[in-house]
Amino acid sequence: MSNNRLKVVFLGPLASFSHQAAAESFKNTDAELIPHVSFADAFSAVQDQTADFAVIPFENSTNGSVVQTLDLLADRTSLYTDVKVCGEYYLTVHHCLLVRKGTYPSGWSGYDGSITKLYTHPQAWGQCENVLSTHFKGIERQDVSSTSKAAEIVAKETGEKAGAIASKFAAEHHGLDILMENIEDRADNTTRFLILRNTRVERTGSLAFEKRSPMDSTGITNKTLISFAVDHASPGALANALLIFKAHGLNLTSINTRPSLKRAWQYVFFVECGQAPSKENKEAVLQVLDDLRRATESCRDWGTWKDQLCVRAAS
Ligand SMILES: O=C(O)C(=O)C[C@]1(C(=O)O)C=C[C@@H](O)C=C1
Repeated sequence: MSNNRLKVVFLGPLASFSHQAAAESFKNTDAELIPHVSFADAFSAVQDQTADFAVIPFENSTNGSVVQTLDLLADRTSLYTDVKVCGEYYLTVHHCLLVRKGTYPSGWSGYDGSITKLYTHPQAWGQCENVLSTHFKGIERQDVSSTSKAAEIVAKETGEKAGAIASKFAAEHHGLDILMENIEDRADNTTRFLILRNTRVERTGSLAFEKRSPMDSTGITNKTLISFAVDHASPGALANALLIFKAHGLNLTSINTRPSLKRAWQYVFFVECGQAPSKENKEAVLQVLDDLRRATESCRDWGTWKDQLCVRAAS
């Protein structure tokens, strides 16, 4: 990498929620924030070492898992073998309905029902279902690569009256009017982002935005993400794999699945587990991985990082 600034990639264009999460999580570092057109491109940039870190949405408190991210983590063709999770960031997500400047001069009170098409990232629809089903029933919904891309498209749209679901920042960035604000179903709508690094790049080993390593304890919980596949024909194979976490004192905090794409109705499982680090359980993750290797068809350690929910609760 040419200059010394940390390179942090995220789903662009500028003013996406991923941009906000990247800017906030690296705010105390001299980092260059670089937009990419897809999550896959951001993963590749970390794998190819053209970036130090990627900030990628993993799940939303209202709408659940980001399946595009799970599919990349399934890594079925081993494209991202050097990529690991090293941190997380919780971003409160407030959505707005954006329209071209001057379309409705008196705002929502003067809205005449003339929008014919809405654009946003697939994750955002499910976070704004109440407003959409009340006021925009039957209106065409167009998935685009990000909320800021939606804003960019609407800013350029000349033919029809279109709306974008995106952030206030996207409105400012693209010079759009905010027709409705805070249209998310729940005021506590939050997206959890994972921070990815390349394990071969030494300078990403200790995160610039974290003062303590995951093994420094005092009031901290560590989280670990592990993916694995089991023999579906063997009764109890999944139950046995999950019991391994219990046996080593690791608390399961989330389970996700994606199709294995090897055979229909077979899955890759993603398990997150947590523990308060201590001398006694220092080796717990390694022991779990050791046992899982014997009990599963394949398994992968995606890394251990500091649980930011408990950091937030403690501060
Ligand atoms: O489209 C964006 O702005 C993104 O950064 C992606 C994304 C996501 O995939 O979850 C991020 C946060 C919100 O939950 C909605 C969309």
